[in-house]
Amino acid sequence: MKVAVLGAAGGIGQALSLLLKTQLPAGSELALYDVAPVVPGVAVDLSHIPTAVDVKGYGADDLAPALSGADIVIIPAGMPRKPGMDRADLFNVNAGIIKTLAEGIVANCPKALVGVITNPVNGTVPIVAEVFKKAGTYEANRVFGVTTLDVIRSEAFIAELKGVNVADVKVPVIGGHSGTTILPLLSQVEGVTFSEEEVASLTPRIQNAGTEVVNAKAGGGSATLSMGAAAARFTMSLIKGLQGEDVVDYAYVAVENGDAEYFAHPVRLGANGVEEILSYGELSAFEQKAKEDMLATLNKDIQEGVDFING
Ligand SMILES: NC(=O)c1ccc[n+]([C@@H]2O[C@H](COP(=O)([O-])OP(=O)(O)OC[C@H]3O[C@@H](n4cnc5c(N)ncnc54)[C@H](O)[C@@H]3O)[C@@H](O)[C@H]2O)c1
Ligand SMILES: O=C(O)C[C@H](O)C(=O)O
Repeated sequence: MKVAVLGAAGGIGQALSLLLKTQLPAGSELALYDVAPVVPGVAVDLSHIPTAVDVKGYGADDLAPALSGADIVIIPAGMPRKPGMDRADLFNVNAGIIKTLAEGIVANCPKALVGVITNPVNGTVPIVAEVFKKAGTYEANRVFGVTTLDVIRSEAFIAELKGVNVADVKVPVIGGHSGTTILPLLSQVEGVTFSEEEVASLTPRIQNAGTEVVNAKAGGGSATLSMGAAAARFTMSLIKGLQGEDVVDYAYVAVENGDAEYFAHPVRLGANGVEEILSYGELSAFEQKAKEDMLATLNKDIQEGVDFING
């Protein structure tokens, strides 16, 4: 198994790479690519951890060897937010980075499963898909926007609020990954109930959790450690799927005849990525309205990504 992390020297990239070094199956190869000159050092540092995962660092000019033969590519490359910015404000800088990296995937590992972390996820995932379509290598089941951070935050906040064991909390989160497009389905959380007031305050807390971190870091970036943990969890789900295990996780994926062209759903993972897009089930009246209200924003974000390649 070869996993490539693009943007591996960054805040998320380093946290994710550390977790993958300790969690990937024995015999795996971990390829760390970044344009920052520190990346070979990150690889040397990680290589001193005694696990049977071979780590190699690749600098700016070595995208091709970093990607060659990769089964999974995870992309946290690009600029994070500062206080006062929306994720959409990152589009102009990050869209070009994602396009270049997607072209590298086309050329070097067109069958890889690709997980996009770079914001704005609502628009960067369509960019990857459109680059693949243009090259004739697109398979919708292989491209994912990583929304796991919304899921793990929901688990943490609910466990804290309700005083229950966080290991028992499972929370479906659908939609996209920004503001009101993040929709936790609190009505479906088993073992706990929420008052109307709790739903009305917990839903925006989850939706604005990224901003909570951005403001707390006061100009020093956005979530990196929790995102590293989220990305490692999602990568391990992809790996289990590739290894033939039956695994269901949440991700922002292309959906035919869905709410939008891309929408976070529960998905059954397997040897080819998405094996089945599962229904998110019945929504409460609150969730149904929140879903309808988010669609204009989500569709605009998606179109911006599509137009960046085709416009
Ligand atoms: N999906 C999510 O839930 C989620 C959560 C947190 C952050 N993010 C996003 O992830 C991205 C990275 O965040 P971060 O905190 O790690 O930022 P960071 O600045 O710490 O790291 C980004 C890294 O990307 C590298 N990079 C830039 N251009 C590159 C290129 N062309 N090829 C390879 N590497 C390149 C930089 O050198 C840097 O090392 C941001 O866009 C952020 O908004 C997404
Ligand atoms: O909020 C951000 O800009 C980063 C990330 O998308 C998050 O949810 O923490």
